[in-house]
Amino acid sequence: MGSQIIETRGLNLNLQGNHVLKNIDITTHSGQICALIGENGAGKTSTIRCIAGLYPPTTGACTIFGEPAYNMSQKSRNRFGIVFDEGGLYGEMSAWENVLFFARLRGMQKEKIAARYNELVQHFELKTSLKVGRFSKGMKQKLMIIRELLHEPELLILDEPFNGLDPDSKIFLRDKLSEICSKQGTSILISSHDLFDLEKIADQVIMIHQGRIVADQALQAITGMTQRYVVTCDNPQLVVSILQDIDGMTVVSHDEQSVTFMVESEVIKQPLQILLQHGIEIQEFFKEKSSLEDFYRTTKQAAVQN
Ligand SMILES: Nc1ncnc2c1ncn2[C@@H]1O[C@H](COP(=O)(O)OP(=O)(O)OP(=O)(O)O)[C@@H](O)[C@H]1O
Repeated sequence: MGSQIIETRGLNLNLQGNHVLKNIDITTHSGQICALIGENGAGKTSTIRCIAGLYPPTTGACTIFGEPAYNMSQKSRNRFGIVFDEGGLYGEMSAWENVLFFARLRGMQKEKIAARYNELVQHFELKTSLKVGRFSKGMKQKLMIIRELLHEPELLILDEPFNGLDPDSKIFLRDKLSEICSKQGTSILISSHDLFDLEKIADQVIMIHQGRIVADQALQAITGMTQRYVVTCDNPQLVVSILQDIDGMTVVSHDEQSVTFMVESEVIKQPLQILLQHGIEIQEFFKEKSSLEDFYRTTKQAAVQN
C-alpha cells in the first residue's frame, strides 16, 4: 500500500451547535480511490471540508500530506485539487480563461498551463468553443476537474461529481477518473450516492451515518462472492418445491423468473447437478456476487438499529 495521504484522528466538528462529525478516523493511501458514502446529511461534505482545510476541527486532528489541514501552507495546498458541486466557474469567460485564472493563482507559468490544458481537454474530450455560461452540466463538471488537475496534484477531492450527469457522461467521467488514478497515480477522494459507479472504480469505501464512520473497508472485501445461487427457469415454483425437500439447500426468495437459494457447502457440493437431475430446464445459473448497494443497505440497517 502507498504512503498516507489523508489522516483524521478523533475528528469532531460542531457547526452552529450541531454535532456534525463524531470521532472520525480516516486514513487514505496514495494511488488509491477512496469513496465516501452515506445518506443525505450524513456528514460527507463536512468531512471533505475539514480535509480541505475549510473548517477547523472542533476537537481531534485532520492532516493532509502530514500537515494539519486547517491553515496549511500554500505548498501543501498546491498538492491537491478539489471540486465541489456548487462550481465556482465564471460563466462569461471561456474555458481557457477560467483555467488560466485559477492556474495563475497557483503560481503556474502560462506556457506550462497551455500545454497541460490542451492535454486535459483532449483527455476529457471537452468541446471548448462556447462561453462557459452556455456549457451543459457535464461540460462544466469536466472543466472543473480539468481546472483542478492542471497543476498535477497528487490528490483530487471530488464532492458528488456525478450529480445531474446523464448515464453516458457519468460512465465517461468515472472511467477517466479511474484512468487518472491508475496511469498517473493521482489519489482520489470521492463522495457520491452513485454506488454502482463507485463500485466500478473505488479501492476503499468509507460509510458515514449520522456523523460517525460505520464502515471502512477495501472494496474487494465488500463485493466478494456470496453463498447464494440464482437459477432462472420456466417454472420457479417447481424449483422452490424441489429445493424445500433437499437438506442443505434453502430458498431465499423467488419471483416469476428465478429462484435465489443458499447452499450449505459441506452438505451440497454440486447444486447445479441436483437441479439438472430433477429435470429442470435451466436458462441461467450463477453464484451471486454481493454489491456495494447490498453492503450499503445492510450496513445502514445495522447502524439504524444500534
Ligand atoms: N453550516 C452549517 N451549520 C449547521 N449545520 C450544518 C452546516 N452545514 C452542514 N450542517 C449539517 O451537518 C450535517 C451533515 O451535512 P453534510 O452536508 O456534511 O452531509 P452530506 O453527507 O454531505 O449530505 P448530502 O449527501 O445531502 O450532500 C447535516 O445535518 C447538515 O444539516
